[in-house]
Amino acid sequence: MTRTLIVGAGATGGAIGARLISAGQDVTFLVRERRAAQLAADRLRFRAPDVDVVHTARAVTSLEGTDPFDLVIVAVKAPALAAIIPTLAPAIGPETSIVPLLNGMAHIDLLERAYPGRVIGGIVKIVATLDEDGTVVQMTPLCSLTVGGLHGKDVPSEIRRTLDVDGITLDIVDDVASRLWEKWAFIAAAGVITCLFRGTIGDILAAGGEAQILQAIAECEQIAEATGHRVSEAGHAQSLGLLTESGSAFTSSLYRDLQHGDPVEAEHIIGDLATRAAALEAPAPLLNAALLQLRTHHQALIGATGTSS
Ligand SMILES: NC(=O)C1=CN([C@@H]2O[C@H](COP(=O)(O)OP(=O)(O)OC[C@H]3O[C@@H](n4cnc5c(N)ncnc54)[C@H](OP(=O)(O)O)[C@@H]3O)[C@@H](O)[C@H]2O)C=CC1
Ligand SMILES: CC(C)(CO)C(=O)C(=O)O
Repeated sequence: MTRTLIVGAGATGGAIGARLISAGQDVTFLVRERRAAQLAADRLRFRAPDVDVVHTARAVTSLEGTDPFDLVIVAVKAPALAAIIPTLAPAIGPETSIVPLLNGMAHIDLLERAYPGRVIGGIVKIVATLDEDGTVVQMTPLCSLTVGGLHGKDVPSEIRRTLDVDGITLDIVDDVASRLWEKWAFIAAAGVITCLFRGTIGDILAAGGEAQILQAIAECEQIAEATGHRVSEAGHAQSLGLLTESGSAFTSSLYRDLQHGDPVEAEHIIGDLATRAAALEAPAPLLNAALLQLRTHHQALIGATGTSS
């Protein structure tokens, strides 16, 4: 059986891990001490529209001395990644597949640099969170994984079989880089709009923000196109549908993190895109305004806590 390591037992890692455990897969979580204690005491609680389960979950806080895993799913937020990458070395062998689930793109380059040839593109579509008591909550029925080899490589059949379980809609694609860009353009536009105007899509529309929403979508999609990854008609229509639905309670995870005063993935999702836009001389006024707002928030956090993450 495939030995799977999931790095992070938060919202996405916990949800995907719970689905794999329900399917009888061999899953280990790499977590930090606090989450390890919580999993030991309360086990892995997972709630979704279709299930409410509690699993005994194997969790480790270090990979020293471990044998390589077959599959390593990376499900931490971007600011945590750089410190984690070198610690994964014992878990990565010549046959290991690494599937990161982060939004954005920069993490792919970071992982590939450390573990060349081992990374497979991964996109998770889910609306999930970790409750106050550590329960992983999948808030809507949507839970899809889109996976594809990079640089023309195939996804190993063992990895396809492992991820093809109840509760996860699995899509294996041969253009994963374009799919990653498409999701990035969407999530960045959603982040720009909700962080800049500080509210739900419904409230921003009610306040008269439709033109700005359309401008943010256009900016982000034009940057993707300038890099050679044109957003498909279907992708564009999906973004328009989600981000211009009147009365919608939709917010981005970037905005939810901002509201909670947590470190956010601002640099990974908005900053990286703004840097690429500048290099390509693509106009990005709303993107840059949102980035400045997020950086200001980050400065205030550093001031309040004395730390940068
Ligand atoms: N949540 C969602 O609905 C979606 C999220 N995404 C993307 O998925 C990625 C992950 O997000 P999400 O799952 O929401 O984030 P969460 O914050 O819910 O989970 C991340 C987990 O990583 C853990 N972690 C941090 N540092 C380490 C470490 N050194 N070792 C082990 N574990 C660590 C944290 O644990 P702790 O801090 O407790 O130790 C936390 O539980 C992001 O890029 C996000 O944008 C994509 C689609 C939807
Ligand atoms: C939009 C959503 C919920 C889709 O998966 C997402 O990726 C996020 O908010 O981070």
